[in-house]
Amino acid sequence: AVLGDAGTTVRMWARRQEVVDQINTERVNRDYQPDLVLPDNVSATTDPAEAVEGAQIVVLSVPSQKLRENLVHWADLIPRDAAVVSLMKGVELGTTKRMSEVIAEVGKVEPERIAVLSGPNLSPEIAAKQPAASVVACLDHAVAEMVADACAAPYFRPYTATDVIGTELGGAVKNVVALAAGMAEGMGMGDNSKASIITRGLAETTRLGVALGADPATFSGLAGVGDLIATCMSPLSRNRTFGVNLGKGMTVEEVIAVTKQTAEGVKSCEAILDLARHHGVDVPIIENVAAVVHDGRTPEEVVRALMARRLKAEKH
Ligand SMILES: NC(=O)C1=CN([C@@H]2O[C@H](COP(=O)(O)OP(=O)(O)OC[C@H]3O[C@@H](n4cnc5c(N)ncnc54)[C@H](O)[C@@H]3O)[C@@H](O)[C@H]2O)C=CC1
Ligand SMILES: O=C(CO)COP(=O)(O)O
Repeated sequence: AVLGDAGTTVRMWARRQEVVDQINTERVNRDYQPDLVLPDNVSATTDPAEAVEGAQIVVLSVPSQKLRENLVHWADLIPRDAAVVSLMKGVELGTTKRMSEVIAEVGKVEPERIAVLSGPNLSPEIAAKQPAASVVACLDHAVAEMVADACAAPYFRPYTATDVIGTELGGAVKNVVALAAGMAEGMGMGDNSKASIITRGLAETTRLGVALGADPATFSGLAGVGDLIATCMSPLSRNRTFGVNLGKGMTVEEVIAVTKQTAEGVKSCEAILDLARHHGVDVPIIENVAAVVHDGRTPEEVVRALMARRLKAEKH
């Protein structure tokens, strides 16, 4: 819808024929955004070859852990001169690769053609065409500008950048911090607790980003603190909501059973923790979220552990 409203012709790929038919005939996707009427220049197909044929920009957005298995089928179809844009906010389990790295590896796309888009962009608000800003980052700034031009709509303002690592990492780590903020909310804590989590979560994100080669300034921007605030504070966030349910005492299995959409942080927290350990970066909030989600610790136990840490100077 954003691309279409920006005047860009869009051919979407979907797996199910009934979803494609609904989009092409009624211009809606009832399961995901029932109130959003897609613009006329957006169409859909179940055939990936038809979707990408002649495309100048290929936008990839599936759950992060499913990118690799999908990309295997798309790699040879992607036009060799197209920009490939990732909207995904996760890190791959096992490999600890960011989505742009998976795209380069499996899609055989040169890094100069890979762009990532990230920012405070909760989808129900975007669908309601409420004004929002975002960041498109690509090693080749001209490619970032081309993608920004293609998606600049009256309600959607993309800024450009060249820090792919920072932009991508900001989007992935904020989901884990939002799980923690959600747990605090679910346990009945107020704004001091959540602001403390957000701020120290940003410190962890920045530390890890710098170790990976990101520009620390990126984390003060839309893809850093911008998305972190939106996701940690909004009841629309799936990651925060997942955390709220954990904080209220539901088990991980119970929360998964009631979660219909992707909450990337649930799986990515382990991959991000692996990445941090590999680079020798201290990430206590991420570590404790992973302990709740994957090791059976309770939110109460990890709050006690975080508050009992050795006192230290406040620095990133
Ligand atoms: N929803 C949001 O507000 C935002 C989401 N994102 C990111 O976009 C990415 C996608 O998330 P959403 O679209 O929101 O998730 P979603 O859960 O709403 O939708 C996921 C889509 O992927 C499809 N899908 C599920 N499993 C698949 C598979 N194995 N192969 C192919 N397709 C599959 C589903 O049918 C659905 O169309 C995530 O990385 C998320 O972090 C980024 C910004 C905002
Ligand atoms: O990335 C998002 C907002 O920018 C969406 O967050 P959730 O995946 O937690 O809903």
